[in-house]
Amino acid sequence: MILDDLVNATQQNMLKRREKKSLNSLKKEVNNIPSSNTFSFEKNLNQSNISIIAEIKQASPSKGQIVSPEKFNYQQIADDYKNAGVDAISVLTEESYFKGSLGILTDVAARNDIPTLRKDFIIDPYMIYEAKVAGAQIILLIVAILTDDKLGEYLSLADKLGLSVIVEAHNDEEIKRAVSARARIIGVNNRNLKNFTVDFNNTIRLRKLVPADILFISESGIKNRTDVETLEQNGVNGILVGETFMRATDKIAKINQLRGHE
Ligand SMILES: O=P(O)(O)OC[C@@H](O)[C@@H](O)c1c[nH]c2ccccc12
Repeated sequence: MILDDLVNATQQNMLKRREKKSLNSLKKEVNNIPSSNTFSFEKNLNQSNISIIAEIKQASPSKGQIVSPEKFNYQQIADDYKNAGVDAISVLTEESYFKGSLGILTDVAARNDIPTLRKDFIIDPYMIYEAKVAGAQIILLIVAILTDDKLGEYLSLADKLGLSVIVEAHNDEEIKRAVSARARIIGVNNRNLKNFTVDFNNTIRLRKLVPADILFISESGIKNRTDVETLEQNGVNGILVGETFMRATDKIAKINQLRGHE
């Protein structure tokens, strides 16, 4: 199964980085970061307009190369997202399947005051400290790849570091686990990671299982204004959009179109 391959690759890549920089030296770097702007993303998500998280992603296991490496000018893409006024920028940092890197996240976070999300398969506290050092304000924790103990432990660590967490769930059982772990933000991936099909109905059904005071994000496969209207009508606070924006030549126009401001 693809998720196992992703977790294995993530583990190997992390071990290589940890040989170059120990957990202790990462922790020292974290201590030197001035605290500012923490949790501003959560406050925005709570407002009446649907929030947009725009993703920077050049490749994925389901789509292969989405934009050619020559066209992957991530600083320009980040500027477009900023000019369109998105609420957060998600940056893929997984190296083997998504061709991302922590370097991209670091550059984007340094250039922007918009909150950035480290989009990766977090399986170790080391990766949470890395996210903080890179300048992220948000991390993703995927319920399917974590035990309850680890989910709880990583949520507390993120809180301690001033990082918001989107807890990703796919089915009823994972929603229950996310709620018991006291997630403040739950994200449902519309894409089934086993067969890559996209299904908004699953998201809409799962929304009803999440208490109203937990913020809810719908992730993946969002293409047009009709999709966004469907999600808005079903109590979604924010959407996470990657491929549609990455393929759009005029990203600002595309973002406004999804908002219904044409
Ligand atoms: O490009 P899309 O279909 O708009 O999807 C974006 C985002 O939801 C997707 O990249 C994603 C959702 N959850 C993930 C977990 C890991 C890696 C990637 C993802």
